[in-house]
Amino acid sequence: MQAPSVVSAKDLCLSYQTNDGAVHALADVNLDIRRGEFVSFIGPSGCGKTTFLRVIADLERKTSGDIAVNGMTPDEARKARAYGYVFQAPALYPWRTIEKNIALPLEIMGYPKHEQKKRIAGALDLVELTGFDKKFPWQLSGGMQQRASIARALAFDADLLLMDEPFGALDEIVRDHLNAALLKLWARTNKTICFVTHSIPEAVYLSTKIVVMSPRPGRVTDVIDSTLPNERPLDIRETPEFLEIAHRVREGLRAGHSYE
Ligand SMILES: Nc1ncnc2c1ncn2[C@@H]1O[C@H](COP(=O)(O)OP(=O)(O)OP(=O)(O)O)[C@@H](O)[C@H]1O
Repeated sequence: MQAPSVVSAKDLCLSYQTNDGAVHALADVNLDIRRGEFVSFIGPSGCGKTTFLRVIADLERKTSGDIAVNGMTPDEARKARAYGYVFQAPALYPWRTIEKNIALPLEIMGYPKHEQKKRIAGALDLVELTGFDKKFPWQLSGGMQQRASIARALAFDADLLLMDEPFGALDEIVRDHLNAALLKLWARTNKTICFVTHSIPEAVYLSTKIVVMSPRPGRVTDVIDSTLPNERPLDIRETPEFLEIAHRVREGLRAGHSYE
């Protein structure tokens, strides 16, 4: 039996109205994301990856077509607190400590104090920021701030995690570590993850499904179901199977560019 649908887009279009006319950010996107999938979105700058995540999160409204999140409208899903969102840049409140930043959504949801503390400690451990809970964001490096904002989305523990290039600004060693940690978390929790990246190896390493997009207008040019096992040590990236999928993603990206 197929897992239930978490995100379902049918002929989804979104145009931004600007002074220079309409920008067609998404054109006829058809996509079905099921519970427990790890879906990466990859494509050149401006192909609509962020816009697609923002439509799921009800931060942008579709122009036409349909989009359902957990079988609801994005507005209903947002009110039901369907997702955690990690933005490209860490969006932390400068007047709150790291601990208090992570606590904010938990406070809003009414978690008791001891449960908040447990979740904050677990999330900080996962992103290797244990001991930094009493620091303010400006006392941390950019990479550490981004890890703190990931911890905030993890502590919230929504079934759907929307991550917009969360590791883009981090060095490769930290990125490797967080990739492996994220996979472990995903396997343990059966979360559904939508993950935007510019990195082909990162997309292939993490995903059960890779969505290749192309710009002007933003559309889906290929959807690749991964043949890799769910258990993935980092050195799986040197296997022929991994390289074959990476090759297909690269070809998809090239094809998307060729009409320009
Ligand atoms: N608020 C807005 N108003 C007008 N145009 C916008 C707005 N937001 C995005 N766009 C345009 O829509 C298109 C898609 O943008 P989007 O940010 O979704 O792309 P992206 O694939 O996430 O890019 P990147 O990889 O650089 O983050 C781009 O042409 C962008 O300039």
